[in-house]
Amino acid sequence: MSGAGRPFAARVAASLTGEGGVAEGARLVVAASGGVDSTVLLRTLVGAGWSVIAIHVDHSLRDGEREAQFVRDLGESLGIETETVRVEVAPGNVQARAREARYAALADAARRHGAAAVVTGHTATDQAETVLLNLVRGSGLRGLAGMAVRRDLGGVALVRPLLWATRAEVEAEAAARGWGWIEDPTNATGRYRRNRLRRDVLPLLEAEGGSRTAARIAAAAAAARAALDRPALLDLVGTADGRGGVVDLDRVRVLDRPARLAVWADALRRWAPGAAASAALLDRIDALLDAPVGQRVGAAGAVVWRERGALAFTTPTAPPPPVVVEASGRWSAAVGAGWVEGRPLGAVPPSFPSSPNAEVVDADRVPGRLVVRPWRDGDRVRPLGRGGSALVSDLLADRRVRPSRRRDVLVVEGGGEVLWVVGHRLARAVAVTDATRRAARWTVSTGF
Ligand SMILES: Nc1ncnc2c1ncn2[C@@H]1O[C@H](COP(=O)(O)OP(=O)(O)OP(=O)(O)O)[C@@H](O)[C@H]1O
Repeated sequence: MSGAGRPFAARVAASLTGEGGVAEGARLVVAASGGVDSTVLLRTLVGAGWSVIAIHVDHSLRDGEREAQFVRDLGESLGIETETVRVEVAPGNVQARAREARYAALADAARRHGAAAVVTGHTATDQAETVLLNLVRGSGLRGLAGMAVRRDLGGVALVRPLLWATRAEVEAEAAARGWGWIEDPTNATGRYRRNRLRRDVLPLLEAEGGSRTAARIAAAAAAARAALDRPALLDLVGTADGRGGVVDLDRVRVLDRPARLAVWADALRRWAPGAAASAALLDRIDALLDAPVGQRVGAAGAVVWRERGALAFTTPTAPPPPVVVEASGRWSAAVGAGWVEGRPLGAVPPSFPSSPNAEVVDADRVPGRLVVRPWRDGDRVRPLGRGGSALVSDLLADRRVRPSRRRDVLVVEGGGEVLWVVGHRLARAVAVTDATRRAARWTVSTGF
């Protein structure tokens, strides 16, 4: 790690003014818990001549007076200003709520005191703990990236100038200088998952040199994430097709959730530009990853289908209206992008040309009025070649019609039943049999 061997204080300063982006000598709010990390940080900064104010946040959760008093005494002995800010922690996930309240109070203190940044005592050991916690939670690249040296805290910079040091190194610095601190009693309890990892797993990791490795992995993951954040990401995982575009699930699955949401937002922008990429819609699209094939998410301006190995993005178009035709003799119907035609053939032809888009039917069994319309949920057909009836939706799934194409499929209905799933299956009711005297030929020509 760069800078190894340099004095502790010099490395803190290098982190602050380097990655931390803080101007030398700037005024800083030091988040002082009373624990070893922030105590060593505070003392180091004061020793190096930085202008600091120590803020202790009292969460009113347990008896925090000992820590608050420790920080006050420390500030007094160092001749710096200190402040204890009491915050109320909203009910719910206590640790998360306490963290939110703490950071809000620290940002507020930085604004009030005109400080350039809030600095905390997070160490490489905390980083390992965070990465480990995220690993256990199952997060993606963002989670593996852990904590950054600098991040925004509601318009104020949060800088962590001790991320390069393990807790053991911080304790060694404290011991070398004879500095005391207060142990956080909750750290030793197994009450929270974070504390359990801290107590039971981290010492082993530390002993194996794993904290540093975790910190390196975090840095690599952060760099990978920054690279992946480019808008070109969609080009790596998706392809346009005639009616929109498809995103390859194998490729998109290696991304973490925030990167995937960015892909969905880009896909909507590109392939369903009428849709508003709300957080709720992006969430629903993301949930399609684990949904069965055929599931779809619809919103104003967009339809997203779960296909085999892909998500298809299209723009919904109003379904074409049904067209009623008189079936006697020759008939034709234009429906949406499709064109369906019936033509009398007279005698039954000795052989039928084999084409998925053409059927020969018994003209005498065709009802007088036919309706041509897109198929609907619940439509059933009594198909030629097998008994009983089948749901049109099942038939299309069996025939591996892509979900995004399914809504284009038309049916010819007559006499109260589906006579032809156009392009796919004819019903027994109109099929040619040995008794057929006159035949008609039905054909369809559509864009699909
Ligand atoms: N009560 C507090 N008052 C002021 N600063 C605090 C307080 N608690 C923690 N901090 C700051 O946050 C740093 C990290 O503390 P700690 O690791 O205990 O918090 P955490 O909750 O585990 O971390 P995170 O902020 O990542 O959730 C400390 O070094 C200190 O700078």
